[in-house]
Amino acid sequence: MDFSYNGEALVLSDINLTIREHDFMAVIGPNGGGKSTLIRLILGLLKPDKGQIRVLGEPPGKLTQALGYVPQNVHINDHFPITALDVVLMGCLGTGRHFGRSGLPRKACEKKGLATLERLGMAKHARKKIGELSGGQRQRVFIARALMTRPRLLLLDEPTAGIDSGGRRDFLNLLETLNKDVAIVVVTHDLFAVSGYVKSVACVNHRLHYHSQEEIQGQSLETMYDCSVEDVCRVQVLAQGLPGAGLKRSGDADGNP
Ligand SMILES: Nc1ncnc2c1ncn2[C@@H]1O[C@H](COP(=O)(O)OP(=O)(O)OP(=O)(O)O)[C@@H](O)[C@H]1O
Repeated sequence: MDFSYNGEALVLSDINLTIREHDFMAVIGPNGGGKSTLIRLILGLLKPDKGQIRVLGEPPGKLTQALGYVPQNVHINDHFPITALDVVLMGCLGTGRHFGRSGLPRKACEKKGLATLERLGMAKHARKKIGELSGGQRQRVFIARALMTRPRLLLLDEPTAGIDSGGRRDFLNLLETLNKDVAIVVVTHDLFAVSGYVKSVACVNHRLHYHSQEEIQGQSLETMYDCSVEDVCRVQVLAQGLPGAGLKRSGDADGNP
């Protein structure tokens, strides 16, 4: 698949990617490399210039309930009078006699919303205003909203960005638990934080290099890449295509991109 905005330079070129059931994939790459664009294409918000995307065999956008999405930087005014449960119930919203796309009456939807918050360890915060919650707690609420349609694939764009390092591990443990029921794709700049959790890695820098579960099994990505993802790794690995191929640690003059 190829993609450009408004027919200008290709943002994504020659992309070939399969996301399998129960996969837990990290999408990494430099700023502007096309990670969020790839997610928007999978969601059907953008259309490829060339090639095609299928979600469970259907064009993206047809099976909206099969995909759960938490975008990057969800900004909410701290004074906005909406509770965590209200946010989760948006996952049911739509039109008609019943409460939204779920086809459930409102009471049943509330029950399901509370059960989903419980699953994410957030039931006790259900009636709290969203502005009262920490970054990690909000992120769990947004994930609960995305899970309301029982998606087969959960797409998370930079979910750990607003979470402190202590909370990050709990959050990733939670994703690991959710991954038993749903495939997860997580866009991240924090490869080493997620490296103990993910089953595959897609490096996106206009092109895509995929590393399968077999390829990353049994050794940490840090050993494979032998560099910091924030500086040398993300540029050089993407350029060279293979982890560990002649890379130097950051600070080494030869290793700089
Ligand atoms: N709506 C848009 N219209 C035109 N160009 C866009 C649009 N959105 C993104 N771009 C461009 O497409 C390229 C890829 O952007 P994208 O946001 O997908 O990258 P990214 O890898 O997610 O970056 P980051 O890590 O900074 O979030 C960038 O050059 C960006 O400027």
